[in-house]
Amino acid sequence: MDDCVSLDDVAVEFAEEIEEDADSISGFQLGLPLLSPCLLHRVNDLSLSSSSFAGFRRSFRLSRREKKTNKTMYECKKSEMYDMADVPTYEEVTQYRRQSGAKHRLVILVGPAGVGLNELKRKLLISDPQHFSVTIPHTSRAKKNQESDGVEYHFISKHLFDTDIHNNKFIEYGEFKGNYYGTGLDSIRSVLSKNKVCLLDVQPHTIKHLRTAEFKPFVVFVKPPRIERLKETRQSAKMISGKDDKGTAKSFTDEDFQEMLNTAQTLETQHGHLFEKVIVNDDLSAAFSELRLALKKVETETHWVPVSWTHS
Ligand SMILES: Nc1ncnc2c1ncn2[C@@H]1O[C@H](COP(=O)(O)OP(=O)(O)OP(=O)(O)O)[C@@H](O)[C@H]1O
Repeated sequence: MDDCVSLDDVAVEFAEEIEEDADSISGFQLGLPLLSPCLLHRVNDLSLSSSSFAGFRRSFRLSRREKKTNKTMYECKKSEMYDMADVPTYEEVTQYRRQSGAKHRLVILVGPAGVGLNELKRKLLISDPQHFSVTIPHTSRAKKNQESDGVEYHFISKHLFDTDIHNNKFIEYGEFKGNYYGTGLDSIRSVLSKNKVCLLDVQPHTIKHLRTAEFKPFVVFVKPPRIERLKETRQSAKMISGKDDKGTAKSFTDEDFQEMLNTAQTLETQHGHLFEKVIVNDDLSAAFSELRLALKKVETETHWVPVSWTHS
């Protein structure tokens, strides 16, 4: 149930942004551990129906507002799948090189809250907006005056949202104050079909559903440095999820750093077999350069992927 607790935490944060944020947008990432050059690769072999999972989207937080309030009414959807243990097995891998003009691999970024996923994503988008992009989430809430359909969100009716959930069209979704928010598989497809690299951040449980020949996810785990370096580097950093009494974004506390480190350890233990690249976000520029280089290599060099991804 630890995972569910974690989901709730992020869900509350997400919900806070959703409700108040007129300019929230999506983002994401992908990945699978740069497969080691052995023929058999350890993977999570649980093939769960996507209909059995639900969540909410971290990706919604790409642009975030300055203000936040504490709301606890958000209910993250839970399902039995979160309680099922991962069963790492082996899978056959083969060498793969993306052909010129072929769709890019989906890039999935995962990491503990506050580690810097959005910062890295933002830097990628700014560095090359023609090359990198993020998904546009769906919502069943009413469109606000200043919003446009297909820009901030895809606005759809609750009935259609329900139908789409039923038809497994969302990789993650959640409900807040009677409105749904979610990221559709088609939103990923839309980015990839424009020959752009789609950056997605999802809960680690979702990765297994995206490990298909179609998406060929490249999963990057962003890890915090040791606590001394967190304290040094995050002196002026602000927690997106926290606000003080005056509504100002909170600075990180030692407890926040410790929680980040604990979560990182848990994520690595439970999902490390799915991470293709691990980046320690110590110095931000260095982490960004490392990420950029890794993505460049995935686009241009031969590497290992599950053989099943090359059959279709
Ligand atoms: N390497 C770094 N050095 C200094 N500050 C950093 C670094 N990486 C991120 N930050 C800062 O830490 C704060 C949290 O980063 P960010 O919002 O990107 O984290 P996140 O992983 O998206 O977290 P959350 O899940 O809470 O949204 C921001 O103020 C960001 O500018």
